[in-house]
Amino acid sequence: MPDVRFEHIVKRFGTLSVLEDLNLTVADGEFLVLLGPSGCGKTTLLNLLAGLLDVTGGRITIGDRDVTELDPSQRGLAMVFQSYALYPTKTVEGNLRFGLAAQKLDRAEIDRRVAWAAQLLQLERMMNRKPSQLSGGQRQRVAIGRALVKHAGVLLFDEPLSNLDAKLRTEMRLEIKKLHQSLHQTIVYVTHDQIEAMTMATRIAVMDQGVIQQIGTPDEIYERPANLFVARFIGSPAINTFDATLALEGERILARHAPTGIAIDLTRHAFGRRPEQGAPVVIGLRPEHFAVNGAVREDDAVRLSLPVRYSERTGSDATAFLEAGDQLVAIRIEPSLMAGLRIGDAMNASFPGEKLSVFDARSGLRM
Ligand SMILES: Nc1ncnc2c1ncn2[C@@H]1O[C@H](COP(=O)(O)OP(=O)(O)OP(=O)(O)O)[C@@H](O)[C@H]1O
Repeated sequence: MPDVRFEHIVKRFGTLSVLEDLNLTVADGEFLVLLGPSGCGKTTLLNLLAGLLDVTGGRITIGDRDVTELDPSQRGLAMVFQSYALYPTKTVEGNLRFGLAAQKLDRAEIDRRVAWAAQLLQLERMMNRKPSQLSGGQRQRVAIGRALVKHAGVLLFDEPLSNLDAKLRTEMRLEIKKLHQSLHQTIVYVTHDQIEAMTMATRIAVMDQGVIQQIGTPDEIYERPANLFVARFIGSPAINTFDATLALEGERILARHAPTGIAIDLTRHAFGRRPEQGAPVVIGLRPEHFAVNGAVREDDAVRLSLPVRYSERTGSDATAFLEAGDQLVAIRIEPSLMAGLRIGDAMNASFPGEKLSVFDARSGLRM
């Protein structure tokens, strides 16, 4: 399978600049998810690759071919759209076969590919139905099948699951992931849904305002966010962030949170460059890395005792929200602890130093 390279890509719509000097390589066989909020430019980037939009500047290559000026049909790609884009008057089989006739394949080869996709996506029992006689998930499977039968080097997905209900989305996530694991196709997948990105991607490129903020494995993005935007965009409940000030006291480095007086011990934190006295920082603490009550560890970097404001349970998870000055701290707890929580009572919690993130408050960058 070929790799995909975007080199110094610029895209403007009239005076609106959407992408300026964007560089990105999608490795051979990789499942790369472009993740970001609405309007950040991810669909624009995908459409540039597909050839549905022209670049204003820069170059796109697929394998060793420069495809920047090629028609979509010549690029060796297949695309699955959010809207499915099936032909309403054709049957499932007709939809699967349609693009292949144009590729001038012989009949036996078309039969073989259609049968393969139908089996892979469990469409065999509905080959004679029209799209209007299918559920949303079945339609999406036909759309994926139609892309797969092309045997394209690179598969593109543009928010393919956003029209499905929650249960079906979960099922389709798994199916697409299994498909990638068995076919090893190079996939570029656009979504604003962090769960889709975290569960399917081999690497995620997080975008904001036309700029790739970080690119890495789901674990890297989650555990070591490169900046505050990425830290806050990924994770639910969201990461807790504390504004604090660095205090260098002899060998010790502390971050003080003024509203509560909490002192966070950063002495063992691996700073990229020497921390300065009085520097404003933001400390990031993910809700699930706290230990509470009897499990609190004395040598953790953060120890706090704060009143419970409220708690909520979402199925297998429970979250307690503690009051820290004018903000709340979300802490994931065992659901069995919910029963013993009383509003206003103090909860003891601690947080290990190796799990916390420190950001420069001025630049937002990880320190
Ligand atoms: N054809 C167009 N003409 C003018 N502006 C456009 C055009 N297409 C997109 N834009 C603008 O470019 C920016 C990026 O749009 P894009 O569709 O790439 O975002 P996105 O990250 O995919 O968002 P969404 O998830 O909402 O689709 C937006 O500000 C959008 O309004």
